[in-house]
Amino acid sequence: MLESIKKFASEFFVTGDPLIYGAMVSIGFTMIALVATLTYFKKWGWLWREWITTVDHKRIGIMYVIAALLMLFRGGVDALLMRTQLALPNMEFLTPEHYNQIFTTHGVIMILFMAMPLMFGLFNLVVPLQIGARDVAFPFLNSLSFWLFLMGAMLFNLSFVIGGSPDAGWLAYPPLSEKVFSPSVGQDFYNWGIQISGIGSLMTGINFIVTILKMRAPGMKLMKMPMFVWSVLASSVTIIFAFPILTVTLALLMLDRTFGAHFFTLDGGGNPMMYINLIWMWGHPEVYIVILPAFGIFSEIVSTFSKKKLFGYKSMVFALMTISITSFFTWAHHFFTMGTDANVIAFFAVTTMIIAIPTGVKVFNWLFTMFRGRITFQTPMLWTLGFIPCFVVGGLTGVMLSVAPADFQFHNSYFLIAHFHQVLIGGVAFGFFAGLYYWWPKVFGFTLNEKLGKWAFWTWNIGFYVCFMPQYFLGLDGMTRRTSTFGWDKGWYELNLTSTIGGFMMGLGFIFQVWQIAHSVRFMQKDTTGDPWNGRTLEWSIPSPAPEYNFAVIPQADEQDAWWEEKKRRAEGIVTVTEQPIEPIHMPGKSGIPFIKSVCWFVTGFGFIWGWYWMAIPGLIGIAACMLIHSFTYDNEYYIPAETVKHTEATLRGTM
Ligand code: HEA
Ligand code: HEM
Ligand SMILES: [Cu+2]
Repeated sequence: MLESIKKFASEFFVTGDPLIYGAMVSIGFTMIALVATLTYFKKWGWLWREWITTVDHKRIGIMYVIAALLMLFRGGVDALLMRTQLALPNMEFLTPEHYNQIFTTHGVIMILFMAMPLMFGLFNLVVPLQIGARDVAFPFLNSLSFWLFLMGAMLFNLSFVIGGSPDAGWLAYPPLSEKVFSPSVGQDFYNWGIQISGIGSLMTGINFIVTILKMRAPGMKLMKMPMFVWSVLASSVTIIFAFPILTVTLALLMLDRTFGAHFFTLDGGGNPMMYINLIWMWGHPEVYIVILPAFGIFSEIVSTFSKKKLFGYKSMVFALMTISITSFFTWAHHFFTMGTDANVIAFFAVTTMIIAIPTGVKVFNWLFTMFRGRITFQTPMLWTLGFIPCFVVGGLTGVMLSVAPADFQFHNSYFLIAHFHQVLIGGVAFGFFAGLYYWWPKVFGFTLNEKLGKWAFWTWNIGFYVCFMPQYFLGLDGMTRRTSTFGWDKGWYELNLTSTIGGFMMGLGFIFQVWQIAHSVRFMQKDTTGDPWNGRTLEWSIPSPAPEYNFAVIPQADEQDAWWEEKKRRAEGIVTVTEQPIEPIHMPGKSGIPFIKSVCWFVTGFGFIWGWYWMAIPGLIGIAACMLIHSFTYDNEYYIPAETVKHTEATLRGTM
């Protein structure tokens, strides 16, 4: 124990890196400022009651979005540090060791702690409202998922200030990630941070599958669901099959590192290729997990802003589900070059190419939806229009990568880097931004400034092409990924400098977005209609922001685009819905257990990372105690009286 405390002290206090000292000091000051503000304004009770113990899907959604945007900032700073290092040949801005840490944390943070929570935030904010439900199927579990995600993300980020960041790449291939080659605790922070948040993700997948299958408003058959709900279902199904693989893989790596097992070492009967297969059996579906909901968002937006029904509804559903299933049969395209049998390579090349077909179907459906539509170009639609060409090029270069013989040239080059940023930024990031812009008024009750939004869109969009298009040519010219610097003799300097300029333009785009939010909060334009975009689905039928109970009376949803059809009928003076009496509403109660249990997981993880069993074991006991206490909690629920509901409705609808 003394040894591990000495190790801790030496790694904590003697890092020698001014950047890390700087970060420590600024984190310290931020924490002090936060505690002081909460104490001064007497907000601790409010924080606990309204946010930490909440099980309301809307609040959980907001917390996910805030966490994701903070992580986007950190991942973005990482990206710009790397691009600065690569701006000119022979730069000494970052050491090679530091560069390794940064691409590792950037990759992990962007995919697992930015894209995933932004996606879960949108699931939470939108799905119950779109299907006419009052919450998700398991609100307690939902809160637990969020806190596990947050504690996992905090644990991962903590490595930056204590013990050093992981540096074995975002997927931590052994043998590099084994104890012998990565002796520092950074890799253990990686294992535990991702493990804890991954369990949260799995539970979110389960929660949304049950919510969608069981909690839809009467009349809403599966084939009448909004397309975003279908995409959430497709993504959640992918999650429940993919995430257990991640859990097992990381657990095995943890056993290797912590207890000297030999699952992935060549000595002692293990095999690193086993890890490569397992991690991609999760890793490949993972990229589709994050893109599928983006497809759903684009479908909603295209149809709303073209004022037309979505073209090819059935083929869209079919395409989403096909992609979800097929994504489990393509994983080996990530290691065509690692000595796989020719027949295996041929199989995986073909399965990969097949995915282009359902994806193409979707692209054409969006185009046909816009065809002859009365399109308006507000910000959500702009991001959607920016996405289409970007994603098509990124997808097509993916098909080039799937041509196995050619991949021997492209693999691990900047061509690959350009491919995946094009689909991840042009597809996932643009998609979630579009969703955030689209549903913002519903969530917060005010609209975002359009002008600043347009500035943000154009700087991001142009910045994207300036940053990533040159990388295809750098890749073809032999520049490999994970290179921390290069010489003048290579002739890569113009393209790299251009790319760095583009990276900073995207940074500017992010600043515009923050400015846009700040500006819109200051000069608040309240959304009094509840339906600012002339929407088509049920979430637009209720006031903005949605009341605690969502729907005073559960709606009837017999058609696709139920709210649109209802508006049409109302305009024609047809009354089909008989006024239902308002009844007391049954709601799930708050609980502090998800938070406390997640803190126990954090403590357990931290204990294992440093080999402190005196800390890990009480953590585990805490987790068990939380489970026990919760299983004896029988009546954590309450009713909102009908009078209160009537009063809230009247206030929100401005009839009082
Ligand atoms: C959201 C994320 C996302 C998405 C959607 C995709 C989509 C695709 N990806 Fe990509 N990919 C990544 C994220 C993503 N990828 C990441 C992160 C890596 C690298 C990880 C790492 O190594 O660190 C990677 C790596 C990667 C490789 C490994 C290369 C290597 O390591 O050497 C391959 C190889 O086949 C590949 C292929 C594809 C294909 C075929 C698609 C297809 O789904 C694309 C389908 C879309 C289209 C084709 C466009 C629209 C279609 C039409 C307009 C119809 C007409 C077209 C045809 C019929 C061809 N990807
Ligand atoms: C803001 C714009 C961004 C810029 C400028 C940027 C830049 C970079 C750079 C320079 C690298 C390292 C390349 C290398 O040396 O191999 C990298 C890697 C990576 N990026 Fe980004 N990035 C951006 C956004 C994103 C986003 C939004 C995501 C995901 C949603 C993402 C996911 C990744 C991944 C997975 C890696 C690979 C990490 C690894 O090799 O282990 N990036 N990025
Ligand atoms: Cu893949």
